Amino acid sequence: MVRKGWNLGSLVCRVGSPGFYLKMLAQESIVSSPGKVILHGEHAVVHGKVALAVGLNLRTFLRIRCSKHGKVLLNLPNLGTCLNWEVATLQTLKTAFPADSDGPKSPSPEQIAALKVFVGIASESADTENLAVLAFLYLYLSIGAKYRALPSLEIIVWSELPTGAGLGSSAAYNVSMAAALLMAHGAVGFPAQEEAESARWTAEELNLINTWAFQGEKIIHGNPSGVDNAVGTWGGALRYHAGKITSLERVPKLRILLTNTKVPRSTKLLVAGVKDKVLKFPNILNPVLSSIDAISQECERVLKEVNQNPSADCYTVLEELFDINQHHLNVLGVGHPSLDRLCQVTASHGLHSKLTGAGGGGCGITLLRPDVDPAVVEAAKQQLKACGYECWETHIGAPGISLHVFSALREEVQKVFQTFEKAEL
Ligand SMILES: Nc1ncnc2c1ncn2[C@@H]1O[C@H](COP(=O)(O)OP(=O)(O)O)[C@@H](O)[C@H]1O
Ligand SMILES: C[C@@](O)(CCOP(=O)(O)O)CC(=O)O
Ligand SMILES: [Mg+2]
Repeated sequence: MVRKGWNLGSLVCRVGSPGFYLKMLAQESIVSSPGKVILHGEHAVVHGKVALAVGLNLRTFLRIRCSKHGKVLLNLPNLGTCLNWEVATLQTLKTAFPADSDGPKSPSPEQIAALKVFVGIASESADTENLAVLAFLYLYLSIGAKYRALPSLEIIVWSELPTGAGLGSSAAYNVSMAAALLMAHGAVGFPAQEEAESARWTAEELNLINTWAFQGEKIIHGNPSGVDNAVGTWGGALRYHAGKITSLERVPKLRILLTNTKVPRSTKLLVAGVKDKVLKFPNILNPVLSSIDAISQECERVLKEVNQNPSADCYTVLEELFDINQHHLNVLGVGHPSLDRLCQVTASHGLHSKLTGAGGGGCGITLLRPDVDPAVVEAAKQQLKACGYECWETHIGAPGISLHVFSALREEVQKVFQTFEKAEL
C-alpha cells in the first residue's frame, strides 16, 4: 500500500502473475544517491585491485516528472545548465540508439560521437561539465531503446556534493539518473512503504540500477572501475574487487575529517594518466598497484579488529596505511601540491591524511582517532581553512539510492526544488 504522503512519479505495482503491471503516471518522484569516500584502492581498483569505499552523508537529489508537453527538460543547477529538447528531435538519434532488447551495453564511440554532434560539443573537448549532459542523453536514449519509449520528462538534479572533487559526484548523478529513468519506464518498481519517509529497491532492481549507472560513469570517467556507482547504489561500506561487491560487515564508526582543496581536476584525465604510466613503466608501477592492493586488504583486516578488540595500536596501523598509500598515489602521478600541503598541515598536528578519489587536487581525508583532542582537530581545521580549503567532519556509511517523500526532505533540499518549480521550457 502506498502512503498518502508519497509523490508518485511512475507508480508500478506488480499484481498477480509476473508481467502483469498496473501502471499509473502521477506527479513526481524524488530519489537520492550518496557520494563516497575511498579509504584505499583508488586508481589501483581500475587495474583490478581491491578498494574499500564507504557512503558519504552528502547526497545528490533528483526530481523526475512525467509530463505531456512532448519535451525533455534537464535542469542541472550545480552546473548552471538548463536544457530542453523536443522528444521528436531526440527521435532523430534513433539510428545511433536502435530498439534493442538486450541489457545495458557500453557506449560505443559512434554513439558518443553522435551525441557530441547533437549537443554541439567539439569532439576533443575536455570540458567535464558537458559530460553530464552526454551521460544523461546516453541513459535516456539507451534505456528508451531497451523499453521502446522516449517519454516526455522534466528532470532536476541538485547535489550537496562538490563536483569533480573526488567524492563520487559523477556516480551519485548517474545512479540517481538510472534509478529515475528505470522507474519512469516501470523497469524497477516504486518501492514506497506505508509510514516510511524513504524507501529502497530489491537487490535485483539495485543490480539493474547499478549496471545502467556504470554505463553513465563510462561517459564521464572513460574507464571507470565501478566502485563509485556501487557505493552510490548500495551505500554502507564496501569492498570492491574486479566487479565483485562485498559489504563490509560491522565496520567501526570511523571519524574522518574531509578537506576539499578546491583545486579542480578531471577524473577521466587522471585515470588515463595512470594507465599511460603503467603501460610505460610496467615493472616499476605494477608493484605499486600490488602494494596498494595489500594496503586495502590490511586495512580491511584492521577494521575488523577495531570492531572486535579496539586498541590504540589498530589506529596507529590505520594511520600508517594512510601515509604509505599517499606516497604510492604520488608515485602514480595523481598527487598535487595542494594535497601535499594538506598532509603537511595535518601532520603538524599529529594527524594522518591521504587523497581520496582521483586526486590531482580535490579532496583529502584525515583519520580522527576516537580519543583525539577536539582542540587539535579544531587547530588543524583552522590552519586548513587558512590555506583556502574547506573542511568538515563526517562519519562513514550512508544509505545507497533511496526514494523520498518530498515533505520529509531537509528544508534546504525542498527549497532547491521549489526554486526551480517553474523552470522555463
Ligand atoms: N549535481 C550534478 N549536476 C550535474 N552534473 C554533475 C553533478 N555531479 C556530477 N556531475 C558530473 O560529474 C562530473 C564530475 O565527475 P568526476 O570528474 O568524476 O568527479 P567526482 O565524481 O569526483 O565528483 C561533473 O563535471 C559533471 O559532468
Ligand atoms: C580514481 C578512481 O578509482 C576513483 C575516482 O573517483 P572520483 O571520480 O574522483 O570521485 C577511478 C575509478 O575507480 O573509476
Ligand atoms: Mg567521478
